[in-house]
Amino acid sequence: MMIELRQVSKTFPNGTIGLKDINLKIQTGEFVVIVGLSGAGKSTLLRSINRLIDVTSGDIQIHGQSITSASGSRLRAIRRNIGMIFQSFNLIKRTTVLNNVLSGRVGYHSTLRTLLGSFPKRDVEIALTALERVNIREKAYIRADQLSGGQQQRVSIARALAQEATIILADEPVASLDPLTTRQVMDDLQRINRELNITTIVNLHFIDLARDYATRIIGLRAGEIVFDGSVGEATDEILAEIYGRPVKADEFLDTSREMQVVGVT
Ligand SMILES: Nc1ncnc2c1ncn2[C@@H]1O[C@H](COP(=O)(O)OP(=O)(O)OP(=O)(O)O)[C@@H](O)[C@H]1O
Repeated sequence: MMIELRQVSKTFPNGTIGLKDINLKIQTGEFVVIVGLSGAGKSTLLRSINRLIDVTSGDIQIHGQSITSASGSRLRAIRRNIGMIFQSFNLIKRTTVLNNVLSGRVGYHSTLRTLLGSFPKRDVEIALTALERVNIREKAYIRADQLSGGQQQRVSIARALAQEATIILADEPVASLDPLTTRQVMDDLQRINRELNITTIVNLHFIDLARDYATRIIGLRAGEIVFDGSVGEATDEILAEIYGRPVKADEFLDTSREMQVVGVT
C-alpha cells in the first residue's frame, strides 16, 4: 500500500475539527482528486499525509512506514518520497528556475552542502531532465519570478520530480491560474502520473476538472469522507450530497459544460 490512513482525526488547538476518523488506502499510481466545500478539510488531509500538520490521533503510513511516529532522519527519508505542490507555487523568486528545481535534491545531501549551493553534476542532470518533462528546459537559467504562473507551477512540479518523489500532493495547484493554463498544468500532472506511475492526490475546487482527471474522487464534508468512488459514480446527486447543496456554476471551470450537466438552458 502506498498510503494508508487509519482512524485519523485532527482537532486544532482552538477546538475546530479538521478531520474525523479518516480511513483511507491509496494504491500506487492512483490519481485521486479530493473535493468538498471550503473548510471541509481538504488541505488538512493533504498536509497531514506529509506531516506538515501533526494529527491528533490515528496513524498514517507511507510505503508501510508510519510517518506519524517517525522523527529525525527516518522522517526525512519518508518525506523524501513526497513532493508537495502549492497554489502559490512556493518558489524562491529571486533565483533561477534551475536552482529552484535543484532544491528538490536537498533531502539527499548534507545541510552544509546545500547551504553552499554545491550540487553534484548528476543532480544538475536530474534537474534538467525534470524541466524537460514539463517542457520548460529552455527556462532553466531564467529567474523564477520572470515566468508566468503556469510556468512557475511547472517549475514546482519539476522540483517534485527532481526530488524523485513517488507521491505528489497538490493543494489547489491551479487555483491562481487562468483556464487554459489550468488545463496545461493538470495535463502535466496527469502525464507524470501515467509515465512515472507517481501516486497523485490533488485538492480541486472545480468539479469538471475532478471528473476529467481523477481515477478516483474522494468527497469530504466537515472533516469526514462522505464519498469515495470512481468518476462515473460521482453523479450530480452525489456531488450535491458532498456539497450539502446543488452544485453551483462557479464550481465549474468551463461554465458552458455546467449548463449541459445541470440542464440549464
Ligand atoms: N491552524 C488552524 N487552526 C484552527 N482551525 C483550522 C486551522 N487550519 C484549518 N482550520 C479549520 O479546519 C477546517 C478544515 O480546513 P481546511 O483548510 O482543511 O479546509 P479545505 O477543505 O482545504 O478548505 P479550503 O478550500 O478553503 O482551503 C476549517 O474549519 C478550518 O477553518
